Amino acid sequence: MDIHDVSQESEYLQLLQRQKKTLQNAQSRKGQAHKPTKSRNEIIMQFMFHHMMSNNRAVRAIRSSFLPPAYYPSVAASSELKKALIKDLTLETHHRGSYILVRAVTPTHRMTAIMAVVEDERGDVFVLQLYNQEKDLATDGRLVEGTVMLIKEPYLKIMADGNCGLRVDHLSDIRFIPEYDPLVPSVWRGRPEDHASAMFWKTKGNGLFDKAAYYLAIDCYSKALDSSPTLEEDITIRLNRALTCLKTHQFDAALRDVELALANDDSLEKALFRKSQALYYLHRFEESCEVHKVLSKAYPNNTSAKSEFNRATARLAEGRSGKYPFRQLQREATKCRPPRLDRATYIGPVSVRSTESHGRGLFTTEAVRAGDLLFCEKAFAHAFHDEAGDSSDLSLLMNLETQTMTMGTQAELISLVVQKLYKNPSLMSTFTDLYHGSYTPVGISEVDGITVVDTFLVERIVSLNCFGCPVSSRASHICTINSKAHEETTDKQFHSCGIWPLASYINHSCYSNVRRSFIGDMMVVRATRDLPANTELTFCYKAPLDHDTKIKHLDLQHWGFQCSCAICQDLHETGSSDLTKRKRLTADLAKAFKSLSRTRRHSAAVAEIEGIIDTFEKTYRQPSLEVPRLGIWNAYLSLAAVHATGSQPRKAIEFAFRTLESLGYIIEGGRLPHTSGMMLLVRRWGLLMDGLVGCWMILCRVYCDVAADLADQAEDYARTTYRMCVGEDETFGDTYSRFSDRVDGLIVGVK
Ligand SMILES: C[S@@+](CC[C@H](N)C(=O)[O-])C[C@H]1O[C@@H](n2cnc3c(N)ncnc32)[C@H](O)[C@@H]1O
Repeated sequence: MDIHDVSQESEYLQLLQRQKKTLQNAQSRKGQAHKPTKSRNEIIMQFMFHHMMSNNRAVRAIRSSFLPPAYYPSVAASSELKKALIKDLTLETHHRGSYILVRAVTPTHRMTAIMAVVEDERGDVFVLQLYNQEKDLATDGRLVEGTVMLIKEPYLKIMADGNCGLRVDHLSDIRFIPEYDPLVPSVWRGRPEDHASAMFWKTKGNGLFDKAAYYLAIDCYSKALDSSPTLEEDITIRLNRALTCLKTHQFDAALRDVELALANDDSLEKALFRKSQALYYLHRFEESCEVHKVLSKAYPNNTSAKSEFNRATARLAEGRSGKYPFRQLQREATKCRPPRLDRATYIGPVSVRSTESHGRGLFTTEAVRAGDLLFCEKAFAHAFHDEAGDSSDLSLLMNLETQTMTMGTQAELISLVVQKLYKNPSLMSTFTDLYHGSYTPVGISEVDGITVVDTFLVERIVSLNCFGCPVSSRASHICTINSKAHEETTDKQFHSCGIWPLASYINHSCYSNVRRSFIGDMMVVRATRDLPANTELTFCYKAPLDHDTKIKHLDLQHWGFQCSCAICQDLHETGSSDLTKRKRLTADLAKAFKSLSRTRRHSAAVAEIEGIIDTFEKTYRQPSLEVPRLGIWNAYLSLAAVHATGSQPRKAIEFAFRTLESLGYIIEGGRLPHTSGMMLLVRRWGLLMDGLVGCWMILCRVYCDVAADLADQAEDYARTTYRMCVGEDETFGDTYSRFSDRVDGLIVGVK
């Protein structure tokens, strides 16, 4: 949704075809023995050369990431697997039932994957490609020359450059083996420290912690715990490991350690503090506050705990009330890079239920008014691309099985989700319960005490549920309004993207009844109409079509359904001669508006536009109340602006009303002549467009001159419409003013 889909763009289609061919060629060699064409030294030299060249390249090309055909992670326990050597591996094969032990013989090189040349005990070498790993893996000491790795059920692949390599997509398929582990073959083993004491390992762990080599420190603390510590030592080591787990975002593991420490002494200050933090980062704010209560009672002078307590209390309050300091959120979204806000999710009057025909959906649990907040959700994961920066963090993600190609940060989003779940299995179901089409999950979540995350399941879920997003919908709204007024579409493509689980339950309709907007990584969902209780919520996955002579269905193939909303049904039933006519009239309107801005014969040009609109109207068979007229609403809006500028209040009001009515609104009161005391009332809300804020502001300004008592009401409607589009209205006054030099009220130069 709103991501940059390039699946139909010819240059990328060519690339996709080439890649398909490479894959077919590779697969035709499936099962063949690998006959090395290069010596060990040549492979290493070639790798080092690429490494050096790509580091030196000043301008980096956009990276591409090709997903191989989906395969399951290994679900076998290591003890069930047989050891193999590189020479035993065959091409394009997942060696089920085997594992190999390898050792890095080069530094790492990070492209889409983290790569290094590895050798086995015989000295045979291959390039190893590790996908979905944290970027830090290459820099924090975990993978350096000499690191030993165990690869479960290895996958030998012919890579894009024709060379062979070991590809690992699932995090649990590879283990980094500390040098002291008995698995490490004696020829690779360093100084034996097998019989060192718990305190030796703890001190070693502390040294690594100080160097920010957190994962290596965790290995040492684990080794310390296995080295018969005293009870007192055990507690200290667990507390140290918990702190290190917090640093690496392994909150579940941190909780486990502090719980064990607290089992011995339930008033340990550090244990309580770390517990409150782990719970905070797992967004379990209520439990975090409960721990803080105990902590503050026992240790009233702990100032860090006090400020953390305040933070957790603020999260709990906003999560319960939906009251956020929105202006501050906007400021944070503008300043923080990446724009990830430290905020809680608020879930208002909505719940997930089964629908009759399209799986689960999100419903209102009580009646709500247009503009009401339904929920405000913190992203489960968010991958950011700064449009103002360079494009080094963009990548082309190609899925040859689903034939989809996207440009942006989806590949990064997949890695972020995989890592988050791998580290925090307690969050697994929140994500894996989301819609995943026909993909059958592997069904096993843990092997050898290690979490199993199926990368290809994550990819499917991301591809069906991720949302493209701007840094803030306010900035994107201003941008839309500043672009040519009569060219607004709702089709937006963003390079940043994220997963918002609750929002993922909302099904599609072009004639939507809610709007999603973004403030950093918070998604705000508000009703765009008055909705009774038990109404299914819908928003657009893709912008509705209004006229096209060839396509009669909005392309939702990716999601496997066709939209059956009133707009799509009407489009389907509209004859092609009317569609052709609409296309021509749209071009005529664009031309006529252009000449209006240049001509002195103003009224003749306006009359011509009105004539075109009249003809356009006749191509619609259904009343606008039932089917919004997407082809003409913005032409009406432009005419309202023209008449407001030309001091023709009656006409300006008339065309503003027609704008709203063409989108399905029913408005009462407000037309001229105005009788004092008559209210302006939206009896029924229609389809929301960003331009409608300006429409209400035009009315507000015109009423100031001819029906002053209606001006405030029109401005209130502008504010509500702004709130729906932008997510909040605290910044309305910074963005729109009835005293603006622009007739639609947008403040000139606002950013
Ligand atoms: C993001 S999920 C929405 C939640 C989903 N219905 C569920 O059960 O989890 C997208 C999937 O919902 C279904 N869907 C969404 N909107 C639909 C619609 N208007 N008509 C039919 N199916 C729809 C499609 O299967 C689509 O691939």
